Amino acid sequence: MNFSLLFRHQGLLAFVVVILTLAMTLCTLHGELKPMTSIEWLDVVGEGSVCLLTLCWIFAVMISRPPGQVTTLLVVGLTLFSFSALLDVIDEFTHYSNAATWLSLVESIPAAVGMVVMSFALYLWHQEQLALNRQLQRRELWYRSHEQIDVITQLYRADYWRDRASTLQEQGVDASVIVLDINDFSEFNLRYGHQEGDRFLREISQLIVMNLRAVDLACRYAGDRFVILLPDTGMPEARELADQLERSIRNVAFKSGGQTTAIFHSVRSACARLSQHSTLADLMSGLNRQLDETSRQVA
Ligand SMILES: Nc1nc2c(ncn2[C@@H]2O[C@H](COP(=O)(O)OP(=O)(O)OP(=O)(O)O)[C@@H](O)[C@H]2O)c(=O)[nH]1
Repeated sequence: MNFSLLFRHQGLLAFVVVILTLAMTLCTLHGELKPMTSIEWLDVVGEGSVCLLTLCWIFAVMISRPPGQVTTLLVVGLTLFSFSALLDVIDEFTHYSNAATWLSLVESIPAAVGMVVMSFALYLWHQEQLALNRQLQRRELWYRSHEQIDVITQLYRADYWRDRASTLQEQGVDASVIVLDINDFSEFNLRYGHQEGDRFLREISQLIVMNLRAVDLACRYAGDRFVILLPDTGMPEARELADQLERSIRNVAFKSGGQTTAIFHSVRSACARLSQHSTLADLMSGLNRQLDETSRQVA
C-alpha cells in the first residue's frame, strides 16, 4: 500500500480529528455513564462497526485520491456521517440529562447532511471519471486489468501486448509493430538518479500515447524499451510514426530536480510487420537486432 497521498491531506486530516474530538467532548460533557448491565452489546457491535468502517473509508479516500474538490467533499461528507455514527456508539454507553436531550435529538442531522454532500461528491466523481476514461482510452483499449499495468509508466506490460498481438495474428489483421529504446539510459540514471529516470520514463510514456491513434496500443516492453501495436497499418505509415515519435522525444526539454537547464535525450526505433507466419518471439528478436544495429551505427 502506498501512503504518500495521505500527507497531502493535512487540512482534511485536521478536520476529521476536530470533528471526532468534538463528538467525544460533547458526550463527555453532557452524558453520564450507564451501568454495565443496561448496555446493549449487540447494538454496540453494530453501531461500532458502522463508525469504524466509515473511518476506514475516509482513510481509503485519503490514500487513493489527490487533493481536490471531489476528495474534500467525500471526506467532509464521510466525516459528518462518522460524527453521527460516533455519537450513536457513545449513546450506548451514556445517557443524557434532561438539559442535554437535544444532543440525542440532533445526532442524526450531521449524517443526513453528510449523505447529501457525499451524493454531490459522487456526482462530481462521475464527471471526473468520464474525463479520465477519455484520456485513458488509448492505454486501456480493450478492457481494464490492473495487474497488467506497469506501475511506473501506467502503460500495459509486455504480456498484455503479446495477448493483443496474437489475437490480431489469429484474426488475420494487417498490423505493424514499433519498438522504441531509450539511448544510454543507464548513463541517464547514473547522472540524474534512478528517481529522475523513472520520471523520464513516465513522461516519455505520456508523449508516446499522445502521438497514437485511439486504436493503437503502447506498452512498456522491458526496462527502457517500449512496444507499440498498430492495427491496420502498413510499414511506411509505421516508419513515419516511429520518426515522429523519435522527433517528439528528442525535443522534450526535461528538467531534473529544481534545475532550469533542459536535458534533451534521444530514443531509437525499429519497425516490423506483424506477420501471421512468424512467432512473436521471432518478431521481437528481429526488432531487437535492428535496434542493436542502429546502436552500433551511431557509436
Ligand atoms: N530509472 C529506471 N531505470 C530503469 C528501469 N528499468 C530499467 N532501468 C535501467 O535502464 C538501463 C538499461 O540499460 P541498457 O539496456 O544497457 O540500455 P542503455 O544504457 O540505454 O544502453 P543502449 O540501449 O545501448 O543505448 C539500466 O541501467 C537499468 O537499470 C526503471 O524502471 N527505472
